[in-house]
Amino acid sequence: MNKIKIILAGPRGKMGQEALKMIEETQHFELVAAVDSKNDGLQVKDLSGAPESMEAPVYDDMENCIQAVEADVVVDLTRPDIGKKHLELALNHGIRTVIGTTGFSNDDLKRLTALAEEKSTGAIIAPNFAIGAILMMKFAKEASKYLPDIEIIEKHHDQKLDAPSGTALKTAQLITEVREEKSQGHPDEKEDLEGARGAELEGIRIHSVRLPGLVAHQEVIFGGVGQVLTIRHDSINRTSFMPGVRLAVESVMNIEGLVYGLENIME
Ligand SMILES: NC(=O)C1=CN([C@@H]2O[C@H](COP(=O)(O)OP(=O)(O)OC[C@H]3O[C@@H](n4cnc5c(N)ncnc54)[C@H](O)[C@@H]3O)[C@@H](O)[C@H]2O)C=CC1
Ligand SMILES: O=C(O)C1=N[C@H](C(=O)O)C[C@H](O)C1
Repeated sequence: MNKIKIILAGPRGKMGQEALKMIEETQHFELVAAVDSKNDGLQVKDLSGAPESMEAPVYDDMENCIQAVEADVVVDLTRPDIGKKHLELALNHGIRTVIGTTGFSNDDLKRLTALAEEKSTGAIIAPNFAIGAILMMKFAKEASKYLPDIEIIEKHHDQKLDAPSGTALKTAQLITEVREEKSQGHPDEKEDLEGARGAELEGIRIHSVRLPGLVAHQEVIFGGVGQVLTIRHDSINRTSFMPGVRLAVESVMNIEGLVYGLENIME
């Protein structure tokens, strides 16, 4: 079996370091290069937190990297502005891409879906790779048919750049596929302090907490008459995401066009 040749963007990041270990441990994966914001010309093994055995060049520019190495899949675990740029570049070169980076708007998704189709190239954007989080979203979508008054509380570490989280947005979007738009709370409610009621997506309130000590956590709370249902998921460390990253890399080899959400490739 041929190994899947991977370019990893963001190798020094919290997710990037876990992904390097996962790639090293997966026999049918091969890291052919990494793209970092600096360290052009070094080897991956020279980067802090990287496995000592990883012999692959580091580039500080995705375009240069794609020109220089032969790769099957780009995996991006960077930051919102960079992730979008990398996906666009990879698609323009016809290279399959797995994006874990969050912060994509609906307009970004529409534009990139069209580009993936135009280039007949596979791409997966997965706002959450943890299997438990995918199940949380699936159960929340189902519960919303019966308990349509919903608020989401997502809690993350305080280094996170985007709010609300990609997972919270995806959860709300999945719920809106089966729930009519509705306004929640008292019709005359008013915020005495701006933001007190959180963000709103088609009537669903989303609250973002950022604190040191947290990793990635979400509660979807459903209120009914005389009862409250809470569906909760916690990633207590970033190894929770790695089976999903592995599955996405394997799956993107066999798809055409852009898939948004790991639930679409899990069976
Ligand atoms: N889909 C999922 O399951 C998960 C997604 N994430 C997302 O993944 C992204 C990364 O998260 P973390 O690792 O926690 O962040 P981090 O801040 O620890 O790592 C980001 C890395 O990207 C690098 N970077 C910045 N600009 C770059 C460029 N131009 N080229 C290459 N690398 C560049 C930074 O140097 C840093 O090492 C975030 O968007 C986060 O929301 C995080 C956890 C799980
Ligand atoms: O930044 C993070 O850490 C995470 N980001 C993703 C998101 O925005 O949902 C996935 C997970 O929650 C961790």
